[in-house]
Amino acid sequence: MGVEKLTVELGERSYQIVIGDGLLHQAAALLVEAGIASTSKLMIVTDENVAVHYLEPLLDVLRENGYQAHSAIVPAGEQSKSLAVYERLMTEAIEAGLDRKSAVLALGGGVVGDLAGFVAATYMRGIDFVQMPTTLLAHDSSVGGKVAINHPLGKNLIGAFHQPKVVIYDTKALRSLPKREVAAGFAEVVKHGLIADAAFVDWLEDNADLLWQLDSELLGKAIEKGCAVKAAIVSQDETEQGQRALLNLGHTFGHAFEALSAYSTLNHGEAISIGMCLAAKVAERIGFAETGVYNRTKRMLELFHLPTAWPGTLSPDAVLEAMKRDKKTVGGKLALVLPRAIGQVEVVKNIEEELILGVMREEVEG
Ligand SMILES: NC(=O)c1ccc[n+]([C@@H]2O[C@H](COP(=O)([O-])OP(=O)(O)OC[C@H]3O[C@@H](n4cnc5c(N)ncnc54)[C@H](O)[C@@H]3O)[C@@H](O)[C@H]2O)c1
Ligand SMILES: O=C(O)C(=O)C[C@@H](O)[C@H](O)[C@H](O)COP(=O)(O)O
Ligand SMILES: [Zn+2]
Repeated sequence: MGVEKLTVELGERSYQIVIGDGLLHQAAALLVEAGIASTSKLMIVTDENVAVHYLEPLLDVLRENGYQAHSAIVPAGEQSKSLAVYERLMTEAIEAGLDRKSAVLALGGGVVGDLAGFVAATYMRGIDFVQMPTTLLAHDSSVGGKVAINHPLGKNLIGAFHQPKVVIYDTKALRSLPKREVAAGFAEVVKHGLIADAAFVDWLEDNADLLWQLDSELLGKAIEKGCAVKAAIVSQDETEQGQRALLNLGHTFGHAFEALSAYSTLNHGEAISIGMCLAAKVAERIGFAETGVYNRTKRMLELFHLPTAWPGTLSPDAVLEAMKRDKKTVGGKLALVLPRAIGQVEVVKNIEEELILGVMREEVEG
């Protein structure tokens, strides 16, 4: 695969998503193109797993091109999206002498991207930010400017909209990704099909085996398509006044699972995989979706080795309470993104809580 470029159209804040194998070595040139000159002091935020593979090669490229960079390494995992880690990064930014012309580079998966992006959004009221995704899931998280940390009571409850200046996606990094994280990434790839493109879902199904083996040509196509679906929606509705909420398919359930398990048992992709199945089940139960949508959704996710069954010990009542803290809830009324058909979803309000509870209780009983 060559280098592919997509644009997120947002007027003067438009930016490119550059996707290619081995792109890390072009990072300095891509920063210059995005308006981040070597006079800007950088803070690279990464996690301990990603640092082992990619931090030194990135530092070498940056140094060779005259950039000065401070590296901040956080523990791997969702628990780093916390106020404590955020505060530590702020302290590092101040001590490293970052100023208003500085930029934060997020080198990692969605955890690093969301966390580093929130640091960039709030440091000195906002400085430049670059996404360098290293997971498959981050084809979603690196695009669109939602940046956030978690609260023990709810996922991404402390955050901002802060768009990156450029997304530099070196797909070579995916070769060191553990298979569990590959699966998690496919949850968001499948989601992009389920919300916007039935033909893409067919294509994913036909090519699942090769995609799972990370065939670079096919994986590149899946990433481009996922990014294109997301970029189109974000360009229309940057701050989620309407249709951006469609990107939340499965997330009201999924985020509740993540928060109730203290961000430690299920990863995000696994949680939303189960959530997308529940959304399909609710949609069929209220007669919103045609029969068969649930079975197809479940089959697609299982093809990519994702969980689809109720997460162990969680109580449906506790899940429902946690779901009400979702950002789409207004005036205490839940809003769920539900499929009408494969490739077509809508936001649905006023679903009886008892019905949602009933579906969840059936799942617990298996
Ligand atoms: N902002 C958004 O629009 C958006 C969209 C989707 C998800 N998210 C957020 O993204 C987060 C999940 O992101 P994620 O799944 O990338 O998780 P992650 O960042 O925790 O990465 C998953 C694991 O893979 C490791 N890793 C990352 N890249 C690697 C590589 N190339 N080689 C080896 N190991 C590597 C990490 O250290 C970590 O252990 C969640 O917090 C979710 O809420 C945000
Ligand atoms: O970008 C969006 O909009 C999304 O909903 C993408 C989701 O995959 C992502 O998990 C996002 O962080 C969820 O946002 P939230 O507003 O529900 O926290
Ligand atoms: Zn998500």
